[in-house]
Amino acid sequence: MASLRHALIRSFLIKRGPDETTKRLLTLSSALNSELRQKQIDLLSKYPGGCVDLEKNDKTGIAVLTLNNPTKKNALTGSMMIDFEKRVEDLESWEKGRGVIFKGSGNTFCSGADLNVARAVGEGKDSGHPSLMSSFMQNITSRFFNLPLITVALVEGAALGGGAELVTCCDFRVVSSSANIGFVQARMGLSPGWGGGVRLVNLLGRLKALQLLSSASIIKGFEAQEIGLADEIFGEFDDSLETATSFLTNYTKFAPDVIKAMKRVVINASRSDMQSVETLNTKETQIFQSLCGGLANLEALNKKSKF
Ligand SMILES: CC[C@@H](C(=O)O)C(=O)SCCNC(=O)CCNC(=O)[C@H](O)C(C)(C)COP(=O)(O)OP(=O)(O)OC[C@H]1O[C@@H](n2cnc3c(N)ncnc32)[C@H](O)[C@@H]1OP(=O)(O)O
Repeated sequence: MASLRHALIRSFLIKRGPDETTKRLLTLSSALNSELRQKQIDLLSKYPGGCVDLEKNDKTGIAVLTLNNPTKKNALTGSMMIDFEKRVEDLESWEKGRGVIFKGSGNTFCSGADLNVARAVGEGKDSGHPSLMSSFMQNITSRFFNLPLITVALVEGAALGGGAELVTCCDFRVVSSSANIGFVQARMGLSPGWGGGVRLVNLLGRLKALQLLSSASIIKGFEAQEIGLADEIFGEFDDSLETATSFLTNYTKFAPDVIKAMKRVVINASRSDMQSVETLNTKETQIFQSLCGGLANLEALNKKSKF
């Protein structure tokens, strides 16, 4: 995909004046983007099930975003990925918003990609399906990460594979002591492909990220807190939503404009990081595409292992 893009761009650069070139490059880039988007939607909409719900409270400025696929421990189907994008779009323009709690239904966060989707995407390796799903999910999770709102992941039960990657796209993490967080991609013959590898290194540093990814170990709340992956822990008798709301309220006391300005200050200060994140994500997708649908991945899917 990238090499085709470069070849086309190079052909446009030849024998054209700078203004004409810029205009044509913009047109070309937008045509390529809409073609890519159509391919992503065509692929993901083939795998329906579950939904992503958004409840916004204009009075408090706090929204609750819920992954809702309880019979599969909130595994993400293709249509849920599309739904997720719509909810993020809604949050991007929420005037009265201050903060978001990101959670799963039924006391569990997310068991990763729906294994049926993971299999179908792997089997479509030759048509570039791993890269289509990866770039779609990286785009949404980056947009969520850069919302002008304070975001908290409420993590209980399982946060595995892609589910663990979603945990990293929030500003903060409030985690149950009994939660199971695992970047289990290696056990699946995969590497992270939803932007979670880049965010994990930024969050924990190179060494701890490498330890988590290469061991594929599953950690509980207190261990997550020890390494900096959890900001607050709650116990089995605590009301999880109440705990997350009370945590978030520490950061959402002021007017929406003020809160948004603070988040923008932080985003702006890391702008140089953000530009490189796009390039790094593209590389993450290439690495993911190289493993997805490979022997180790297909073997893991056939074993239907439970973690
Ligand atoms: C491409 C992205 C890739 C990545 O980057 O890593 C992925 O995310 S691949 C997916 C990685 N995740 C998994 O492989 C999770 C596998 N599931 C489990 O380990 C366990 O189910 C659990 C999440 C630890 C929960 O265990 P438990 O509480 O004992 O419940 P059950 O196992 O009985 O699960 C209930 C029900 O849910 C189905 N399920 C669970 N996860 C998925 C999933 N990711 N996709 C599809 N279905 C899932 C499970 O099969 C059970 O179904 P039934 O047997 O029909 O009741």
